[in-house]
Amino acid sequence: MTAALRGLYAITDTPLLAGGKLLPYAEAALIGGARLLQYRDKSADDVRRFDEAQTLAELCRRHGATLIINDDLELAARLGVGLHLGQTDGSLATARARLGTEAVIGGTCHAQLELAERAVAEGASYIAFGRFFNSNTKPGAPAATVELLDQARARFAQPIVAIGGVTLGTAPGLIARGASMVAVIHALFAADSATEVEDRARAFAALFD
Ligand SMILES: Cc1ncc(COP(=O)(O)OP(=O)(O)O)c(N)n1
Ligand SMILES: Cc1nc(C(=O)O)sc1CCOP(=O)(O)O
Ligand SMILES: [Mg+2]
Repeated sequence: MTAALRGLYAITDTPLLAGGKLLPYAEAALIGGARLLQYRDKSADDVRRFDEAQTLAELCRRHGATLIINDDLELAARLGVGLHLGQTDGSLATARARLGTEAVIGGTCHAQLELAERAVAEGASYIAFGRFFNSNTKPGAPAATVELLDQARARFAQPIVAIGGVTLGTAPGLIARGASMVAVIHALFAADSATEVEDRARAFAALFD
């Protein structure tokens, strides 16, 4: 069955979730209603990465959500889950051929509709634009404007992900302009407890009702 690509897209951040927070906070986001969960770990520790991703895959399965691996086609293929690739992370077409027609595969398009054209042609399931606002996690990411969403929505049938500085305050404007999903790190996971993450996830998810 194809995953429903609408709602809260939670993205983990290893430094932010250090000290044993990764699994409880990720599960709290899923309980709160996150539909997609991206495992974003920039380390080279392949053993830990596999173990964590495998556990997250099981959590996603239990909560009816979809796990997406950031950057790493091999890990996604080993686990049989989805994948997100940026402009320098490898070919979407190769990933689609390797992971099959059902896999959820997303591509970073920054603020360029041409990149989205290419991503769609190569088989992307969703196209991600950003960053829309100041981002705590990735302050140097290229900036995008909300007007881009109007153009993207008019041009593409594929679900649109908005990322970068998304908060409970900024998300409604993005959703109103056509974002099918909002991808969030800091405003979801920079929290003092798993309960707080769950409450925030529930509030993000409710924006899509
Ligand atoms: C949903 C989503 N959108 C964009 C990105 C950014 O990908 P990329 O440009 O490859 O940057 P890194 O995340 O790898 O630092 C993303 N991860 N997820
Ligand atoms: C990983 C990432 N990619 C971006 C892009 O614009 O492509 S912005 C970003 C960070 C998103 O984290 P936060 O919700 O803390 O701003
Ligand atoms: Mg990347």
